Amino acid sequence: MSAAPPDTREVILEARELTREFDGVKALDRFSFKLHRGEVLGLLGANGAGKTTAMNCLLGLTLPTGGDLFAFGLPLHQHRIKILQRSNFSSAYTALPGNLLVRQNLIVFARIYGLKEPKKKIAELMELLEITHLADRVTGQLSAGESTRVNLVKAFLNDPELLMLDEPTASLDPDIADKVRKVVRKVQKERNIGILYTSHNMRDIEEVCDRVIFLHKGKIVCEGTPTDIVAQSSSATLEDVFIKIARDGEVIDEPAKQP
Ligand SMILES: Nc1ncnc2c1ncn2[C@@H]1O[C@H](COP(=O)(O)OP(=O)(O)OP(=O)(O)O)[C@@H](O)[C@H]1O
Repeated sequence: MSAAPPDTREVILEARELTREFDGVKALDRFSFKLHRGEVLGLLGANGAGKTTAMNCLLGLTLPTGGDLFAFGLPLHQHRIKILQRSNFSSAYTALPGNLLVRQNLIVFARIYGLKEPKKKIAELMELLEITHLADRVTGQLSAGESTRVNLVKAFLNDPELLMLDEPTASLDPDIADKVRKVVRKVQKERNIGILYTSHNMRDIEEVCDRVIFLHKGKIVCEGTPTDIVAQSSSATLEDVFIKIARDGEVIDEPAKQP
């Protein structure tokens, strides 16, 4: 099979040999990748593979012990504010202030982002994610699925060029998860956003991601389009590939030994 041609789109996020050690254990071990403008890149791996550590390093919440990070061609740590203005983040596991109403929370973020017409933008995005009816609810009283969608509205508010989505469908029912995947894809294509996307749901990944990286013990063990990865493995589905990597740390079966 011939190798895929190099991707000539602008690189908007890059890790070079990113390493993060915790008490002598490497959660990330010389992890390198590039995310291009207009691309959705899935970051996959079993529990403990290093995905959250990678996201936290990219968000500046964890300092790497080695390697370099760049966004829009700029070193991340020296240009944090400039980069954050062009980026956003949503996680199923981070909560907005619970005592505020949903609309108050979103107005606060809209002001932080300096939006010119915050109410209009918030109304548009709430409609897109079908949560207009939640505007006057207390944020801390929302269900997990409702707050995930409020978080997504927050993440789209500043029209980010770079978006990090950590398990955006984790607590959603299948109907809402399907709608959220479609909205993410629609907004991503319309605005040509680059998205780094984590999920344990392979249906999500196959529908949303153009390319995926599998991490195992902080190292890349496999990368490519979901279709190519399955085709090049001995597994029938991406879920089978995931299980094989989680259990064996590799994708390809050893060829049977000749007698
Ligand atoms: N603050 C910390 N202190 C010590 N070890 C940590 C810390 N954070 C992460 N680790 C370890 O680093 C490794 C990678 O963890 P990480 O949370 O990045 O995995 P993950 O791929 O996000 O897993 P999950 O799918 O369960 O969220 C694990 O072995 C974890 O125990």
